[in-house]
Amino acid sequence: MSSGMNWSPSCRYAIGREPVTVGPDGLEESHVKMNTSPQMTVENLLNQANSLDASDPANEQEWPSLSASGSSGAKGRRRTRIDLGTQLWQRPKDRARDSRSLQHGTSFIANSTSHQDGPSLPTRFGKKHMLPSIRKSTLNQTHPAHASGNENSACVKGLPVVLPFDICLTKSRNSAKCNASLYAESRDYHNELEHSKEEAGQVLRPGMILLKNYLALTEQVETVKKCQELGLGPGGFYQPGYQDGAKLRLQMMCLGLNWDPQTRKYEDRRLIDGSKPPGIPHEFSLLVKRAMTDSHDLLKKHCRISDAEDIIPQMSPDICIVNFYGTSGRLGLHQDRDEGKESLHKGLPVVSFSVGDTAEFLYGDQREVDKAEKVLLESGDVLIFGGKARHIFHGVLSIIPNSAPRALLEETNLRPGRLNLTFRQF
Ligand SMILES: O=C(O)CCC(=O)C(=O)O
Ligand SMILES: [Fe+2]
Repeated sequence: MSSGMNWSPSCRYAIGREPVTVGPDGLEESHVKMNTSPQMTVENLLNQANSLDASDPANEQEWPSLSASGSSGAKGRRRTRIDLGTQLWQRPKDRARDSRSLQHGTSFIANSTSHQDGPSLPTRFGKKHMLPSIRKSTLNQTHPAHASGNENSACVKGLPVVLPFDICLTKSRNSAKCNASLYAESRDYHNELEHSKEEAGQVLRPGMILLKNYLALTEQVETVKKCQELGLGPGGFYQPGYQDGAKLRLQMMCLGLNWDPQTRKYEDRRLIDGSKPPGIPHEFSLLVKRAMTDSHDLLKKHCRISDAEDIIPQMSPDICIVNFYGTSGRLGLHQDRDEGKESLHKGLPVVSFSVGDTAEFLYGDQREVDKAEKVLLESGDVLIFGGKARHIFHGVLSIIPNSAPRALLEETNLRPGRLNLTFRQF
């Protein structure tokens, strides 16, 4: 990746190449047979699902989904599925699209941007405060019950209800009490850091900026809480799948407009249940605005670029994809190229917030893992890629377990894993 680029080694936090493979997502599955009477209610189903053995590594961070009948779980596969023996993915036939739509993150045709020489900045890191987190099983699934106005008023009749997925674990009252003081301590510590640390912005390549430890702990906490709240409502988190039944190894929620991995289109409503995605909360938009301003200031200050907006055009987000990765989550190399023509043409940036466990993030000019650069995205990091980097291939190779800030976990009870928000302008 470095060929043709004029980087100072210190301007990147690239770990270099490794012989790693990001295979097709969501193919590792196993089955759990569920008791499925016609009277099965959403609550019963949740109870059954929650009774799966949390200590069983097979269930850890896997997202059971109610599968269409007859799908088989090969031996040794890892994803737990709840087999209702019922057709669930009642996607309208007219939605069926070409096979490329099945391959988000795995088989896009390269539309590479060329390498350009770019500005470089010294790498500076703030201190980290990472401590182990807890592990537990996670569950969510769609339910074939027809949506009634009561269950999800945003849903369209005749489509399945998607049961809520909670990105946070249930808190005990005692732990909440001691969490409060821990949080306060940590907040003071973080504020001190805010004052003492130097600017930790890095230009990874032209149009691609990493703002290390950018979101304050309080902002990370608020981000988790807001995503938890929205994620439990209509249009909330679900495990998206491809036409062939394979699942992405993450939970997704869209804000503003719904993006569907099968059609690769943004639309008003979600295909699987007809729900309307929530809007982008104002506080998120303010954070994006601040990150944009700071990245422009960074470019001006360190790179003597008079018009930073030529490098990273200004944007105002109206759509956002929120992903939650369990510790076995990942996302294949792909380009974000389903936004509006003008937005893509102008190179309006994607602004990405990371919260929770650290991700090994890959990026490069081709959809080839062994040619990609790798950078760690830690809790609070903001990554911006626009301009010449707008069409960069990128993906998540792995999530590093137990790497989230302890204070964040104490305050939010975020599940083991990573929350990522990518803001875009359609
Ligand atoms: O999780 C990340 O850092 C990347 C997410 C992403 O690329 C996407 O949602 O398109
Ligand atoms: Fe992406």
